[in-house]
Amino acid sequence: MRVMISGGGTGGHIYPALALIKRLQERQLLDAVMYVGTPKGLESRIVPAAGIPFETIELQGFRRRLTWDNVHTVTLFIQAVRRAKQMVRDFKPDIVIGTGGYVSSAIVYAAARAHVPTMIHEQNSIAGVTNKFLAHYVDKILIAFPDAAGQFKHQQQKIALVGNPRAQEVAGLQPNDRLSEFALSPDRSTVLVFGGSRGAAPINNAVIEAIPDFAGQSYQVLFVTGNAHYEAVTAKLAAIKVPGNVKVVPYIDNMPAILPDITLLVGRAGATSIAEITALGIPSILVPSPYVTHNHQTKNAQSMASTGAAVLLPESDLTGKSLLNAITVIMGDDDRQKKMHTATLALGHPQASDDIIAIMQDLIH
Ligand SMILES: CC(=O)N[C@H]1[C@@H](OP(=O)(O)OP(=O)(O)OC[C@H]2O[C@@H](n3ccc(=O)[nH]c3=O)[C@H](O)[C@@H]2O)O[C@H](CO)[C@@H](O)[C@@H]1O
Repeated sequence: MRVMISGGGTGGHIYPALALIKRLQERQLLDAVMYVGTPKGLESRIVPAAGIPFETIELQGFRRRLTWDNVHTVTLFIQAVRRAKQMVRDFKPDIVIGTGGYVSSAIVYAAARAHVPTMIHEQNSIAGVTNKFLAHYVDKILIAFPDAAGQFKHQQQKIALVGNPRAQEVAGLQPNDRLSEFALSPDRSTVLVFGGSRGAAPINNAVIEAIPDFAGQSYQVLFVTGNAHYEAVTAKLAAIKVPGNVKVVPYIDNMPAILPDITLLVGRAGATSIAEITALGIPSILVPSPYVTHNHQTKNAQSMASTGAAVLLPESDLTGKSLLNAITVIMGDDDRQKKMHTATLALGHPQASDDIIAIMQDLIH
């Protein structure tokens, strides 16, 4: 099939799209693909690096408040839809899929208006603005959390609960020795810390504070700062002796390669990260971002914490000390790790991509 796909702004919208493409390729169902993003979004770096054909459209997001900038946004949107219509006419997709972020709005809207089958994937339990808008026009709304259904009140007949394609990409991956690429030991238990795809200063600051106390611990720490924060973090670390069991990096390009080797993950509670954690059963300490729409990460983290799958550490309680304490408690308790592993796995959707592909085939035929 010929697939046009669009999602961007943050990794949480991009990686599910790439994971779905990968599964279509594995199953030899993909004749051609075009990924549509903005020239400046994270997708403009990640998608071409993954070897996927990438085209751009200029767009910007709506502000939730009424501002003059929204007038400019509307003008850009109208121009973008015009370009998107031409892209659809030229590429002749069998189906167009949006995975969230304002970038997906123009192409999915244009395709729906041209009567090309369309669907959107909503990774969160609280839907983004773009998906709420597109829900009126698409044929199918794919969701990853059951409570997301309530966000699309007038489109219940379009909804299918499928999980997140990134879950299928990582499900069943076995531990390997890839940690040695980061000068870490494959034989030691490992804590991975990252604040979503863009990094998070509050998490970084807590880790910096805790770093001297990681010395002498039986575990090792892989600390991912986020590209934009790397310089600031290394500047602060210049004054601290970083112990040998701590490795600091800006970003990890191939996260699925190392996730099976992780004993404990410390991070935000973005939906795609959660899909990965639950597909592999990785115990986690989640510090949900309080700065996202309707506090949806707290909701994500609460649903994990309520079954014992994860520990929720609110950002308001986050310090070097509280972080170290939470890590030490779990890393020192094998039994707790096993219980968290089982509870986490129970929340996974390891067939997400195949379920989506079945819906795509249905829509096309
Ligand atoms: C601040 C913000 O708006 N966050 C949203 C964004 O999060 P964000 O983009 O941070 O998304 P997630 O936490 O859901 O996913 C992050 C993705 O980036 C990958 N990764 C991360 C770090 C790294 O070094 N390498 C790497 O590959 C992770 O493995 C994962 O696949 O989209 C999510 C999914 O819609 C939402 O739930 C989040 O609330």
